[in-house]
Amino acid sequence: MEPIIGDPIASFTDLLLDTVCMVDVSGRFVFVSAACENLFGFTQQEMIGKLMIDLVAPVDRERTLAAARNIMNGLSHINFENRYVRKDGGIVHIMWSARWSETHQLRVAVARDVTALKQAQAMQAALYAISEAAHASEDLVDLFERSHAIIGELLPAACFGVALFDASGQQLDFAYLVERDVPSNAAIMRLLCDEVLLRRAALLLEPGTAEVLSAPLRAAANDMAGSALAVPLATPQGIVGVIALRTGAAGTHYTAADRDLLLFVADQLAATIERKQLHAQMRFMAMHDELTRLPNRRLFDDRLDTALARAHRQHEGLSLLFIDLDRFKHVNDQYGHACGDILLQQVARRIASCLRDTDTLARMGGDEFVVLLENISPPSDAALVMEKIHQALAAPVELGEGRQLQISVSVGMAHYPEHGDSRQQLVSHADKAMYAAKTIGALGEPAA
Ligand SMILES: Nc1nc2c(ncn2[C@@H]2O[C@H](COP(=O)(O)OP(=O)(O)OP(=O)(O)O)[C@@H](O)[C@H]2O)c(=O)[nH]1
Repeated sequence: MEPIIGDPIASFTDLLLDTVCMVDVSGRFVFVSAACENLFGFTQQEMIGKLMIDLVAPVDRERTLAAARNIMNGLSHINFENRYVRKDGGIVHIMWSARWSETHQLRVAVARDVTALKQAQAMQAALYAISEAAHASEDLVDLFERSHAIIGELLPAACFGVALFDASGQQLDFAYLVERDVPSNAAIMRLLCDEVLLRRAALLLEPGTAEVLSAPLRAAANDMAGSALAVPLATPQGIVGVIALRTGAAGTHYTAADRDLLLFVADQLAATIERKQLHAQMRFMAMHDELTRLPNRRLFDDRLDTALARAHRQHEGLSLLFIDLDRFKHVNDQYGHACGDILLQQVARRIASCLRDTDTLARMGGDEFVVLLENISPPSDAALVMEKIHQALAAPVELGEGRQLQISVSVGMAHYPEHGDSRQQLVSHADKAMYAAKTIGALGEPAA
């Protein structure tokens, strides 16, 4: 066989920024120029004799083999793109120009690293896709599902989790966690998120990493197949959560470039999360009472209208209980408004403890509460609930600093269909019944 490439030419090819590769009919590298080390991470000596296809990223193998067959059939191929797995496990995007040398029975190809270009394109596409997802998604879980699909196109994401602060704002909880083809290991993901929160910076984790880690995270990292990557979801107002990813398979690893890409996507996502959370909070505030966090009059009206329509359709009964604290003004006057607030919160909690999940307790304003009991046989069952509420409120209420207060409430009931079939009729009936009960109570008889 003729020499593949003469010595002077070989030394020139070593000056090229692109990599020259030659592959024989069996698919093995027989020559690579010096630039291969930058591109693949392997030295020339390490690459010679390796099967080309073994270095190609698994997802691109089939079309790479098809392109190789075309070249061997005499079709020269320019601008073919595929991905290789580097020696360090990172992915490199390569653009090829190749043809078949009949004389040497070799595929001769020039490879150019287009990873940076691909990354810029991917960032652009991801930015667009995430902003589309932000508009299209109904809620945060939907947004995270779409984000998983978008990020999964850019990086290995067999395991993908988004942890957000819980209601107390003190700790992270997974709002979304999907583990595909990896042994379930939510513990690593959780440790990873906590570590990122502590550092307030991204973390790239591999078995045997040199990072200084907590003992449980180090142990988890050493048992882990593949690598993991987690970045904070940061907004100008602070961190709202953490995104964590795992490759799943041994041999595939994230790189610093992957980390930068995820940080970029995380910025877009964090801004969207913040906007959605603010929106949800505003929606909640529009429908709930700030002090007790119970539904307000607006939400109650809506629930009652829906319940009435359902009761009418299904020939069921429903009841309303109007509850008003007795002499509440006196509590404010004597103990102060802050104590009055505590009392209202405690009353709300105690009434709620007497109800089923399907019932609605709302604060209508001031010291007035209302309960909607659905699917009930009025009036006897409603009277039982009313009795339960009286009992729940019978024990003195703790107002702090050792102050205890004995309270009472006046309750008025209205039943559908007996007292009307519209919201207005039922509310008016219950309100009047409550005032009647209060008058009796004020005259010294038991209220209600
Ligand atoms: N602490 C506190 N007080 C409130 C709040 N909303 C309304 N109030 C007060 O609740 C009191 C309601 O007074 P009234 O409607 O006369 O009720 P009451 O003193 O219980 O009188 P009766 O119902 O006749 O027994 C007023 O003093 C309001 O200022 C609140 O959110 N917190």
